[in-house]
Amino acid sequence: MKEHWTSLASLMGVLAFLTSILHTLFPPELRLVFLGLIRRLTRNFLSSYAYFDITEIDGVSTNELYSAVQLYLSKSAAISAGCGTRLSLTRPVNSSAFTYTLSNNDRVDDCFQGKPVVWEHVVVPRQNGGSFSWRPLPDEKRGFTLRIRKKDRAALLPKYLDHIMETAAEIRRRSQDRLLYTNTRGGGMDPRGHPWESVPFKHPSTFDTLAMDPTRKEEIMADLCAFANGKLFYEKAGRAWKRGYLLYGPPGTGKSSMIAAMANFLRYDVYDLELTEVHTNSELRKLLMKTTSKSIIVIEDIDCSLNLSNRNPARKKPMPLNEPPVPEMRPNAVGMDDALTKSITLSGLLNFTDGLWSCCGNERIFVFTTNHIEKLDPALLRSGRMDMHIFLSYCSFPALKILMRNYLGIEEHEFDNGILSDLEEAIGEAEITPADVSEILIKNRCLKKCEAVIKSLEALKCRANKSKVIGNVAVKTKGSEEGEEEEEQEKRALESPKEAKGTMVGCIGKEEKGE
Ligand SMILES: Nc1ncnc2c1ncn2[C@@H]1O[C@H](COP(=O)(O)OP(=O)(O)OP(=O)(O)O)[C@@H](O)[C@H]1O
Ligand SMILES: [Mg+2]
Repeated sequence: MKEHWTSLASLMGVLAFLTSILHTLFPPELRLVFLGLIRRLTRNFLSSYAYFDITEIDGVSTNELYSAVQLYLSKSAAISAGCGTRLSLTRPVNSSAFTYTLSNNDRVDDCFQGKPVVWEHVVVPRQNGGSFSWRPLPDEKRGFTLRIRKKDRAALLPKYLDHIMETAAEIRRRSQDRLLYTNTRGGGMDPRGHPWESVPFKHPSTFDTLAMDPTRKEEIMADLCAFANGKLFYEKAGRAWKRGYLLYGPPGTGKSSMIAAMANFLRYDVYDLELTEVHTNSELRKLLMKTTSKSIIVIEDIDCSLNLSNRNPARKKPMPLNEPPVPEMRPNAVGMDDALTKSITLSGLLNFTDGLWSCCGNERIFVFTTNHIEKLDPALLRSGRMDMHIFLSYCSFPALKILMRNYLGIEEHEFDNGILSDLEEAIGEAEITPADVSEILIKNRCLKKCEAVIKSLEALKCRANKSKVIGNVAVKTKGSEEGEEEEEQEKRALESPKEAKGTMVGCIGKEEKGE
């Protein structure tokens, strides 16, 4: 031990001697260069660590990796565990969340795939003079230094940096307000070349508040989760990473509310595509090309937006089997429809949801809604086009219980058994949409709970009686037409079994079709 101390003391002595020589022989500028050289030499050859500097400004442009590291470290386990590190608090523009960042010249440990790393936030005053820049530079030079063990270098890089970039992008997305985009100026662009206008998306609908059959709800949520986490699956399967949902049912059954719930669940932006504002397929293409990933592209009332039965006039001509198809006759050929009709067509739209252009942009969900599924072109309904068909219909009993919880704050166990069965009977007979039920409940929300339930039950019974009367009148007036109508219904049921499924809120996914 004594020997150890003696050798350390002699080493210190040598160092002190060298430093005094440095001080006497070299001017201060040269001394700094010399010391820097020594530091570098010891780092490069003697140390078992490798160091990487990530500066805030790379030449004249901002270094994306710097801000990614800053965000990543803000959520790193070490920081959130509050291990005594000093933190700076910031709130980025367009964000309602606060983020923590490592304070100047502080350091934090991290670990990736079991390998330890150390991050240091280095801030030094910027030396003026010398270099010239077109734009004003900050007074301080900021950067992160990453220290990893030399032996871990191959395993960590670039995987660790990719992980940081991905995590930072996710944090940024989660902390920023999501946006609702609309294309109100048709194919026109704003001064920055964007065809979309945006407002913050603040719709309060969630899957928790959505009134529908709980099992169906679970199915849809599971499907959305599988989609959002399915990057590898889609890559392996060679499919574009997108999914289509067709929501159909009478007005006021919650189609728009479900879209909002989906967006809130996945934290995606929403693009509300107003097809009537789009004049040509190329305009549509430009709009869709300018959508970002992690978004839901919505076309509401698709049966009213497009002449869907008239997909492509050229298709109506019977085509001789032995002749090769001429370009105009291929409904999905990109740009062909423009040449033909100079207007927007279903083919143009399907090129994006399904065709070659569907892979331009990742992780996108298409949602189409309609009140009249029977008016849609079979091309839109054929399997594989819209991955899931979701039927939203009159308010069912489970949906009523959800609405009562939302509006009156009454949980299921608080109901009297007798009242529960009365409510079940009344809602079954009333054939009333969730929107109408909501109206009844809103009116009674200020009453005492039991009073509110009784008043709502009365209103539902009243609606049930009205429905019965209307039903009887309809039966009488239809009279002789009944046979024909029944035949028609049977036909429709055969063509579109989903529609015939009845009054419960339901969905028909691929699984149900046995695919
Ligand atoms: N399933 C539901 N769950 C909860 N609230 C609902 C539901 N359906 C309707 N509502 C209520 O009714 C209102 C109208 O619903 P929504 O706009 O979602 O219906 P829609 O099916 O999109 O109608 P439309 O076909 O006319 O566009 C909503 O603001 C919501 O308050
Ligand atoms: Mg709607």
